[in-house]
Amino acid sequence: MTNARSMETSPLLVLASASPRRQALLAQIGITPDRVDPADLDETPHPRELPRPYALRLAIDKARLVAARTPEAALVIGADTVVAVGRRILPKAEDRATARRCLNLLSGRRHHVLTAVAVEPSAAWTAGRAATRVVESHVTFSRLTDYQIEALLDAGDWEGKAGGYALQGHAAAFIRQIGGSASGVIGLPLFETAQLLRGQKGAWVR
Ligand SMILES: Cc1cn([C@H]2C[C@H](O)[C@@H](COP(=O)(O)OP(=O)(O)OP(=O)(O)O)O2)c(=O)[nH]c1=O
Repeated sequence: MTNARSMETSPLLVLASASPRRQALLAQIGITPDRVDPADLDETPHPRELPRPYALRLAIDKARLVAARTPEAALVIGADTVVAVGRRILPKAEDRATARRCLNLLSGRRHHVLTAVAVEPSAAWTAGRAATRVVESHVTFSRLTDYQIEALLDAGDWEGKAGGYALQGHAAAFIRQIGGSASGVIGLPLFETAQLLRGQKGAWVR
């Protein structure tokens, strides 16, 4: 599918993300960003910060940081995905022990996944409007045995994932139910992202 962007009326589209999943999800709806420029922020939650405001804060900060260093007319997309059990924010698993702790916590219960998306125009794109959405989904894991948890860890697709699993990976064999937005759980809610882009001057998506 080709990018429907019209050069005359659209600013550069910049994806402020290091996540290959977010690029692949945009590609799924026919959108190829002109540039990918990860924001690389400190993602430590503030003390007692709740999952929804945390996800929104990070998505906005990622988009703003990149918009501020982009002198061209540009519209920047930032996103953040947070896995939460109640008010508790689970970490992004960077090592096997963290992923194991997350999977033990998620086993046999329902949790929430919040993905925030922010679009932010650069100063040179005066026709742009900053806008945000937060999409909440819920995911229920079946009860996992220690053996199954180790098999999931061996598969390795927990790495860099919020909550230590990937819906698009081996964990799908244990996900009993999902409600909300599957693309949101994977990192970018496509319906809402398309809506945000349709609300801008530009022709990326019909
Ligand atoms: C729950 C879940 C998360 N994830 C991913 C989406 C995100 O990439 C990641 C959460 O971390 P994020 O901080 O949202 O994103 P990131 O660090 O990968 O990239 P950047 O901040 O540069 O945009 O977890 C999945 O791929 N599948 C899943 O099922």
